[in-house]
Amino acid sequence: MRADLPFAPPGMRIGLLGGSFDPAHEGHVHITEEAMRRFQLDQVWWLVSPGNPLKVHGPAPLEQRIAGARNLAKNPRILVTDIESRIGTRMTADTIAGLQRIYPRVRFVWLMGADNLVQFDRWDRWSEIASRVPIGVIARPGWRTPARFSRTARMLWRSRIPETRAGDLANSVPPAWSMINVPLNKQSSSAIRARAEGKTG
Ligand SMILES: Nc1ncnc2c1ncn2[C@@H]1O[C@H](COP(=O)(O)OP(=O)(O)OP(=O)(O)O)[C@@H](O)[C@H]1O
Ligand SMILES: O=C(O)c1ccc[n+]([C@@H]2O[C@H](COP(=O)([O-])O)[C@@H](O)[C@H]2O)c1
Repeated sequence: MRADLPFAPPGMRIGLLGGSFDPAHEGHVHITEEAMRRFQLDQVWWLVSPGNPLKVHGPAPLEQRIAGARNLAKNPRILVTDIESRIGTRMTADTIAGLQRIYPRVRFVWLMGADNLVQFDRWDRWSEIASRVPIGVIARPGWRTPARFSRTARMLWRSRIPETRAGDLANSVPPAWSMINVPLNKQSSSAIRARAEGKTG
């Protein structure tokens, strides 16, 4: 086990929230805490990504985004990590495969907001991702209905775990996914960036 990677004991249920976190905000904390409770996770790792493969414009420097995320994530069960840049992966399918190799006995769950479920079928090897890990989707303002009727939801409808059984997700054999309704939080990094640009521009 590499000394520069986080420790995780066998059997632990760990949610992975990948994102640019450019910057991190209260919405991230909120969905993380809801996901931990509803999906019965022991920890959530914020995977601060080197850059979303689908986005044209690069984010702020990784160190700056990590520092901002650590400043906000005070819950000891949230771990902020640049593990993708450490293990040299950019595509989520590679990240998950890499983590499963390094931590063969950890139960990982991929977490994402409902907006990401809508574009999930455009991700690289998305069906491999769905066959590797259970997926927990968290409601986001304006995205609940599009997510429910998304192509991904249709393709994976047989594997859906009802919200009432969301606590079983981490122990389910993939493909398995569940979408939870939570008190909605309107924060978004793009809105924060737009406000900051408005002030300086
Ligand atoms: N307010 C929120 N409600 C629900 N999910 C959220 C919210 N904010 C972020 N997420 C989810 O957290 C993950 C990481 O988000 P990301 O770092 O891209 O922030 P963002 O606010 O979505 O950024 P941007 O506005 O630039 O798209 C994504 O899966 C995203 O869907
Ligand atoms: O692997 C892909 O093809 C892929 C395409 C789009 C987004 N992702 C991942 O989705 C997460 C959210 O991305 P973002 O930029 O919306 O914060 C982050 O971990 C990205 O690496 C992954």
